[in-house]
Amino acid sequence: MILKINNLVKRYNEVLAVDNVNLFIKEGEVYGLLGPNGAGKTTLINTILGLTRYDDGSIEIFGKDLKKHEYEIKKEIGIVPQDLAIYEDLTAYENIAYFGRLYGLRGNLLKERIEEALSFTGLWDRRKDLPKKFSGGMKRRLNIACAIMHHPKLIIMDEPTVGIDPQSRKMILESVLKLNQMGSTIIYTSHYMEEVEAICSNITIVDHGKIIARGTKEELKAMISFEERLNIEVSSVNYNLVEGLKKMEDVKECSLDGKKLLIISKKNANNLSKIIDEIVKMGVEIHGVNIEKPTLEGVFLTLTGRSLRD
Ligand SMILES: Nc1ncnc2c1ncn2[C@@H]1O[C@H](COP(=O)(O)OP(=O)(O)OP(=O)(O)O)[C@@H](O)[C@H]1O
Repeated sequence: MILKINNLVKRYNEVLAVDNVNLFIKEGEVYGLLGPNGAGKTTLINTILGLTRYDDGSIEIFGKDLKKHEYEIKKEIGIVPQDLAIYEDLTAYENIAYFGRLYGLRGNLLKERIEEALSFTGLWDRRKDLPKKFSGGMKRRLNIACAIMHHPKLIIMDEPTVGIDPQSRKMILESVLKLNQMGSTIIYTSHYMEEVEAICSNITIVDHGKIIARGTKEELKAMISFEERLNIEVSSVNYNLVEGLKKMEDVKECSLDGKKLLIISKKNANNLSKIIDEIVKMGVEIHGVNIEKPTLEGVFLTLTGRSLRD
């Protein structure tokens, strides 16, 4: 285990920001912490980094107690904070160099690692520029370059794609997977379920400081009972078609929206081909079929009754 958190509690006066959290993360994972704004993700991360004191529980990182071995542990962690941690009056190169020196790198190794981090984040051509000339996405990438240049064993990224352009977002997500392939374990927090779904092997969903679900994305989705929903666009519709479909085995509901049929079947009905046969039999052409799949957003909605982005 690279991280073991037992019964962690953190209060801010009357706000219970971390409520008895247990979290175990294995080496080699891209681990997702998913939850809406205010769920407690940043507080949890700040306690892992020793930046916020906690009230109860224990944290072990790399098999060592955080309180007893804070300095050694922190040397092996790279943090990409939610609020940018870069200096506006230093160039991109100098920013990375500054962090490298903090991690004890000097001479040729320092130079090598700065160049590597600049290339890795696609900032080599902008190395002599000040971050104030950068877009939000480039600043985020520089933030990442500063966090990874010492080859940390564990990289923690706190909402690294908030408010940036799609191209930088894509680059950041790809770089997370590359860093993982190069040997780092990653903890990735986000309130964007699509991102967590795309890159994380295991996911914990947090809400109001509590863990409400955890597992692989498949396990999480299997938790929600999800009916099969089909949207079928047809050439024409008539009363007999809708009534005929309603009478089919396993079909719970059939309704019409213009020339679109919405058909809800029981879980695991697997009756797509039968439905299509029935429509064709009625002499109606099919122009499109869309099958709605369960999502992590749906899992959150089912568990809490709220949307992730409320
Ligand atoms: N320094 C603080 N003092 C008082 N309350 C705080 C402090 N920091 C966070 N909180 C509260 O603790 C709870 C958890 O906040 P936290 O920032 O950890 O959530 P989050 O999931 O990271 O959300 P976001 O993505 O918006 O940062 C919230 O209710 C927040 O208002």
